[in-house]
Amino acid sequence: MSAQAPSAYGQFASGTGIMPGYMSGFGNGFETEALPGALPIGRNSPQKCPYGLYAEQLSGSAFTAPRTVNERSWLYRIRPTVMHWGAFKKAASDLWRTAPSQEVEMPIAPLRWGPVPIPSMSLSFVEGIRTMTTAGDAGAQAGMGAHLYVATRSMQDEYFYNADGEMLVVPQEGPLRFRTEFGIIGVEPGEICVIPRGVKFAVDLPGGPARGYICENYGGAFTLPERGPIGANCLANQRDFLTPVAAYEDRDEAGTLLVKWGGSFWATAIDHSPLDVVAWHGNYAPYKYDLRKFSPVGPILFDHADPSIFTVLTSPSETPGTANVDFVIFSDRWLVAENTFRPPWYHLNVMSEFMGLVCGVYDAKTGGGFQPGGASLHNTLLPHGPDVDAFEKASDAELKPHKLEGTLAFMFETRFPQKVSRFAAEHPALQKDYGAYGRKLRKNFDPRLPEAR
Ligand SMILES: O=C(O)Cc1cc(O)ccc1O
Ligand SMILES: [Fe+2]
Repeated sequence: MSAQAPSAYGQFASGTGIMPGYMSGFGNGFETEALPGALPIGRNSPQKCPYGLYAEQLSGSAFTAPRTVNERSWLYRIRPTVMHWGAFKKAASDLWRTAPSQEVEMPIAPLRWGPVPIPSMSLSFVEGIRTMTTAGDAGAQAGMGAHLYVATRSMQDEYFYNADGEMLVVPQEGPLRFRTEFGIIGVEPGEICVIPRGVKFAVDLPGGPARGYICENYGGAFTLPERGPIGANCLANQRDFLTPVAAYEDRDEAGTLLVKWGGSFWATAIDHSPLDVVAWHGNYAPYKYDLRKFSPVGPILFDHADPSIFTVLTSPSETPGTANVDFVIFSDRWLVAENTFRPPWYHLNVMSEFMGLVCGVYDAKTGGGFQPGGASLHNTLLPHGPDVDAFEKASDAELKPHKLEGTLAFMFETRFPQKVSRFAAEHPALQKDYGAYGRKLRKNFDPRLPEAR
C-alpha cells in the first residue's frame, strides 16, 4: 500500500478526500494529483518524477493533429504500461464483434428487439457486452459498433482497455462505477460516460445487476456539435461534462489485463493493478454527462425539426457535416408547434439509425413495441416513421402545448450501413412482425376531400 491511508473506496486514495470527485468542462487541459506535489510543475518529463513515479504520455490523436483536435495526457504512475505487459494469449471474444463483420444477412426491413433480459449467470461488464450491429471498419478508424451490456458482477482484479474505439456507455438499468486510470466515474440511468480508446478501467456494479447500451466509436473522438445560429448556449453545455480527479490503486494482487486490439481480445496475467496513476494532466481523459442537463432547442411555431437539434456528441468524419456517429437524445421537452404533425415524420435517411430507450415512451412508437431496454435499427435508406397508433393519435390530437415527460430515447446515427450480428439476428427478443408495422397504416386518400380532415 502507499503511504496514504485507504479511502472509503477501499484501495483508492484521492487528493480531494471526497470520492468520487470531478472537474468540470469539455476537452479542457485538466490537471489533478492524488498526492500533493505528484504532478511535475512546468514540465512533462523531469529527470526524476516526484514520489518515484514514471511519466507516460497517452496520445489520442496524431502528434501533429491541429490544436483543436489534438488530444493527449501525461500520466504519472507507479509503473509504466510496459511493466503491465506480460505474455498475451488470445482470449475468446464471446459476443463482442468488430467491423467489418458480416455474420448474417438480414432482409432490408426495419428491425426491433424487446429488452434482452439480464441473465442470472456471472457476467462482468466486459463479459456481458453483446454486439447488436457493426458499421464501417475499425482498422480504418471509421464506423462504430452498437452493443448491449448485461452485467451481474463487479470486475475483481480484472482490467480492460479498448484500442479499437472509444466507448460511450448509456446505462439503462443499474448504476456503474468505472475505476479508470484517470480516476473514478459513477453513472446511473439518465447519465452517460465516455472512455477514450487506450484508457484502462474496471467496472463495479454498486447497485447489483446492470444493463445498458454502448456505442464503440472507431472514428474521430466524440466532441460537442457546432451550435451555429443557436449561439453560445443550450444543447449540451461544456460545464456539465465531468472528468474524474486522479485516484490510484497501489495493489499487488494477481489479476488479468484484457486488451481489445484489432478486433481480437488478448489477455495477460498481471500481479498488480494497472490503475496506478497518481497524477495526470492533459485533455485526453474519460468523462461523464447527465443527459437531464441537456437543454433542447426545437420548433416553437410550426413543423418538426431534424433530430440533429438533439445531438449531444458527434464523432466527425472527413466529410464536413456528415458524422461518423452522432449521439442524439429524445428527452423531456415541450411540444408547442401549431398545425403540425408533431411526432417524427415518415422518412428515408442515408445515415443509419440504431435506437434505444432508457425509460418512458418514444413519441414515434406509442403502440407498445419499443420498450425500455429494447432497441431498433432503421438502416440506410430504409423507410420508417410513426407506428399506426402514434400516427392516428397525433393526427387527431388537440394541439395545445404538451410536455413529453419521463422519457429518454437515444440514437446512434452513423453514415455507414449497419450489419446485424448473429446474436441480434437470432435472439428471441427480435420482434419478427416489426417489419410489417407500416402495412397497418390506413389509406386515407379521398379525391373529393381536399381539406384536411
Ligand atoms: O426515426 C426516428 O425515430 C428518429 C428520428 C426522429 C425524428 O424526430 C426525426 C427523424 C428521425 O430519424
Ligand atoms: Fe429516423
